[in-house]
Amino acid sequence: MSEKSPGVTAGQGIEDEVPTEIKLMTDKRSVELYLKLLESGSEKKRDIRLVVVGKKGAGKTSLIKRLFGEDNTDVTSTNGIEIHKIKCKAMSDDGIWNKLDGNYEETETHARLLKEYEEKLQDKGTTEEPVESHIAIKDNTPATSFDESKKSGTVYQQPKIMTPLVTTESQVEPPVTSQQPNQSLEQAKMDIETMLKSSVDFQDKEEYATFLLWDFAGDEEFYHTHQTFLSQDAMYLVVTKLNEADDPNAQALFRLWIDSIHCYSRLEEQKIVSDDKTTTSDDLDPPVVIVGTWKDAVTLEADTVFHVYKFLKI
Ligand SMILES: Nc1nc2c(ncn2[C@@H]2O[C@H](COP(=O)(O)OP(=O)(O)OP(=O)(O)O)[C@@H](O)[C@H]2O)c(=O)[nH]1
Ligand SMILES: [Mg+2]
Repeated sequence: MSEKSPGVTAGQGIEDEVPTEIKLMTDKRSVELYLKLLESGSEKKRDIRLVVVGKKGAGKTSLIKRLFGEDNTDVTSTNGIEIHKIKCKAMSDDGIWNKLDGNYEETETHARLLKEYEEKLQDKGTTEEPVESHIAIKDNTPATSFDESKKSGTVYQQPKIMTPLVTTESQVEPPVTSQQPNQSLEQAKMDIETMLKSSVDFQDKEEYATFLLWDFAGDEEFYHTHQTFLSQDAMYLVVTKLNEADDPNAQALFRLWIDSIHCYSRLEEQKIVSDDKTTTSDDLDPPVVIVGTWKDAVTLEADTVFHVYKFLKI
């Protein structure tokens, strides 16, 4: 994006730190707010997202279950998007990401909340004065919009399609009013004490990462909303039924997904980079892996199937 967003007074260097998603927001204050928030600190997030798309019944959920080593004999059609979140240890010698067991969520949340007081805590081993403005305790919003106590969850479902995606604890908890300052302070103290008793690890562990797998519903009525969730910061599996390789409707849907991924998720800046010959138009950005399912039901010659997809992909 070459145009400078209105309302930004910071120099070019600072503006470079603003993600394109924020720059593209139409309201005038987003960039300004983002830069202000940056001043209050930042944290590294290591997420990798794999998005699985394809027509209804293509076998997306069955494939995911198979990849997870789960039983896939009784799979029901997906409603909305189902997200699986898996904490991994990514930096092993063999390059394999290993799933972490145990309750890492709580200690991770505590570390994030107490990060601001890290120096004090390390100097004194304890905090002397709980900070009154510890409202952040109320806002331990999970990175994703489902209940993180579960390993996976449905983000949005058909009947709730207009429901805001992100729910925060502050939305479900009764608001803290000015009539109860002592109560909220007491609660904050208790929360901090609980956190301090737990083992808080401030080390920024490069080797840990979160693997997010998004299982999209194949129902065509979801397609217009699915587009909203496509981003260039993901990898994609496009699942397609090999036994329908010669079906024009299946071909159209397959092509729609390939086009959507590259059209909606490619942001302005990437296009400029492409024009600059830094990348070529042949680069797959974001990366897409095509997975053929229903091989057991294929009646066409293998060569024919191969040529159909080779043609469709281009
Ligand atoms: N014969 C055969 N059946 C399959 C294969 N893959 C999936 N199925 C079956 O196809 C049906 C649909 O599979 P799902 O995994 O639910 O498909 P999906 O793409 O997730 O479907 P939606 O969530 O509705 O978009 C299930 O009954 C699966 O058992 C395959 O490779 N061969
Ligand atoms: Mg499914």
